[in-house]
Amino acid sequence: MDPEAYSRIIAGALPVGSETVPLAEAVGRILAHDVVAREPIPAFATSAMDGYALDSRALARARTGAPVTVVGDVPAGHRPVDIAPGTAVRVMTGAAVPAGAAAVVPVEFTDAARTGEIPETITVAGLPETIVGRWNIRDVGEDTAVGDIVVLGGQRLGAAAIGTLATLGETTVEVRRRLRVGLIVTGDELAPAPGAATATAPIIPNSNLPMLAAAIVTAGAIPHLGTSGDDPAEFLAVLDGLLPDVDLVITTGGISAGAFEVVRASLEGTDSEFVRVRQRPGGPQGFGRRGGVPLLHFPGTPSGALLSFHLFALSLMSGTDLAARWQRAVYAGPYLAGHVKGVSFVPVTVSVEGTVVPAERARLRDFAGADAILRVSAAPAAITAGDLVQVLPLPATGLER
Ligand SMILES: Nc1nc2c(c(=O)[nH]1)N[C@H]1C(S)=C(S)[C@@H](COP(=O)(O)OP(=O)(O)OC[C@H]3O[C@@H](n4cnc5c(N)ncnc54)[C@H](O)[C@@H]3O)O[C@H]1N2
Ligand code: MOO
Repeated sequence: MDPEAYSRIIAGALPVGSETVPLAEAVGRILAHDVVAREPIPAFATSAMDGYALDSRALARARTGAPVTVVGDVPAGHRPVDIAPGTAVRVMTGAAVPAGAAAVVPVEFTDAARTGEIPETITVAGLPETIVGRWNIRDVGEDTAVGDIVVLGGQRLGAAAIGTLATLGETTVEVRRRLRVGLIVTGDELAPAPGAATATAPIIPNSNLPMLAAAIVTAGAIPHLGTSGDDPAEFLAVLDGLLPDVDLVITTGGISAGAFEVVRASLEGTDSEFVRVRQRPGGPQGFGRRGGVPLLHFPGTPSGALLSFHLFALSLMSGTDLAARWQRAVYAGPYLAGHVKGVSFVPVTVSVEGTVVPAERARLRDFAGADAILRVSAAPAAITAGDLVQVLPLPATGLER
């Protein structure tokens, strides 16, 4: 079975639920449902220019080159002044324009100084032949009417969405509850703590734990971490300890063909099924459910575990099958032969031309700094420069330096 078929098999709804958070803390969260404008934007007729609001009589007079009397001044944030018929009021960008205004004439079209006290009169020159609508007046609801859907539910909130909600006066927003993801890494060979006996045979640093904890956090979820040796009783105790607090459990290692496959020995036939997906790396996979909580079992090899997270955990967590998550890109790199054992995955970067360029190799460290994962179909398929290919964008972690 190919990875897309496996993604369909493990698909299932994870609990959603929502919570209300302050808008200022909502970045990166998923909007629970559509937000509808309860206020118009702008909420009052607003000047789009620094200049003079004129009623239609004053506008007609200004066209003749005759002086127009200025009767008031409206800085932004101040109450509008009424225009007496045939007169003008000075307005600033963002100020409420007087009710009788027909247009705002930018200061550049007048003989007035840009700053200082209001002049007694202005004369106007160089107006456009025809003035369309209420020139330089942003009318109520011109940007957004009450009832408009302004941000779609299911969208990850970024700066523009938060700005939009703030513009509407919203101070809180209802977002999906963060998923809580249990992570249990297994193996007697894992160092008991970071730095402990690092790389001293037969012990190795535990890389899957910090790596997948980082992937879970990057996905906007909350990791609940566990580690187990190769004893099934220990593993089941760690798993059962996590289950009440999580929406999903991911395990790594202990699922292949060895004599001490702790995950498999603990769960096969009761809670989980183990399969082989035709892909490299990450071929051995497993899935199941215990105490109502979905389980995903990834291979222990760090690159296989990382790929499995991006391919399968993110499909399940986002409720989108893998087949629907691939994006199109144009390949620009050397000839890439498909792997005989199945679909393979290559880290790629997006070039300034917008094409994707492969890393030389596909080790774990080659995925650091990659923009996306390229899907290479099994042999005899191959990829050559100019081909339209499928890539899975890797989530960005930011631009901070
Ligand atoms: N006879 C066979 N042997 C293997 C097969 C097979 O088909 N027949 N498949 C190979 C493939 S492909 C993979 S992938 C692995 C999957 O094995 P497991 O999922 O059971 O993983 P482990 O054996 O526990 O570990 C594999 C590898 O990864 C290292 N590891 C495990 N956990 C961590 C961790 N938290 N941090 C860092 N490194 C970790 C572990 O030491 C092993 O080197 O099976 C092949 N074998
Ligand atoms: O499937 Mo394994 O992760 O290739 O080494």
